[in-house]
Amino acid sequence: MSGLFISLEGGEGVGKSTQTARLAAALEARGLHVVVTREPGGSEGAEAIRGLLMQGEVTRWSPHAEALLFAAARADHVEKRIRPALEAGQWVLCDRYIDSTRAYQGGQGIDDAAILALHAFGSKGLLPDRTLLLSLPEGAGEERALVRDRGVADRFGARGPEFHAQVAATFERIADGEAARVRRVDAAGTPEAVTARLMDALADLLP
Ligand SMILES: Nc1ncnc2c1ncn2[C@@H]1O[C@H](COP(=O)(O)OP(=O)(O)OP(=O)(O)O)[C@@H](O)[C@H]1O
Ligand SMILES: Cc1cn([C@H]2C[C@H](O)[C@@H](COP(=O)(O)O)O2)c(=O)[nH]c1=O
Repeated sequence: MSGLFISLEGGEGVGKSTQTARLAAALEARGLHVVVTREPGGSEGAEAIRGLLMQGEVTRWSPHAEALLFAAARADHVEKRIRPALEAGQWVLCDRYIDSTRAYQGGQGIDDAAILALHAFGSKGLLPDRTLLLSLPEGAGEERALVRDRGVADRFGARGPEFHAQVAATFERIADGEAARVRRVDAAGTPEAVTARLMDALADLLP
């Protein structure tokens, strides 16, 4: 593969979607070919699974069923969209990826080793070349998301503050344990300032 695979991670509302689009524009301005995608979703099959995962009651799926659905969606996304783009030499910017499963499904009691085993089976263990972990002070991202969604949360946003604090703590643990891949980026301040920090966190990978 000759392209580079970058994931953006973090809790609810920290600005991943905003920054995925802004980062793509900044990289394209440097002459790179960029594919922007997201999880769950990003391919026809994975978008269909997204509908199942995002809608309905919080208890619609057990944590185990949820982990399997995310792994299945990712397998389709990797095979149909991510690998072909990387093989064509494109940069892939993905709004959430495997670390979200480790943080969100891990936060519901699914063992990290089991999540990674599912990923090894479904997606041949493909990991990003760089993961940009966006973070804000506790509660600030959820507040932004609430305003954006006019108070109507999806199955994940609807969970309580303890759940989201645990998600944030798991992201931090992943960043501590995988410092070569994961870079922490402060998501506070203007969108322009955050994009500049993200570009700094990619500086060593840029042609
Ligand atoms: N730097 C910023 N300053 C203020 N508001 C911002 C900033 N970046 C994004 N926002 C706003 O915050 C809200 C959440 O941003 P965005 O949708 O990009 O977050 P996200 O991390 O993708 O959320 P989710 O996890 O729910 O998908 C949006 O209304 C967006 O316009
Ligand atoms: C990839 C992935 C996502 N989630 C959760 C995290 C979010 O609450 C939603 C996706 O919503 P977004 O607005 O598109 O960010 O899904 C998860 O629990 N596990 C995962 O692997």
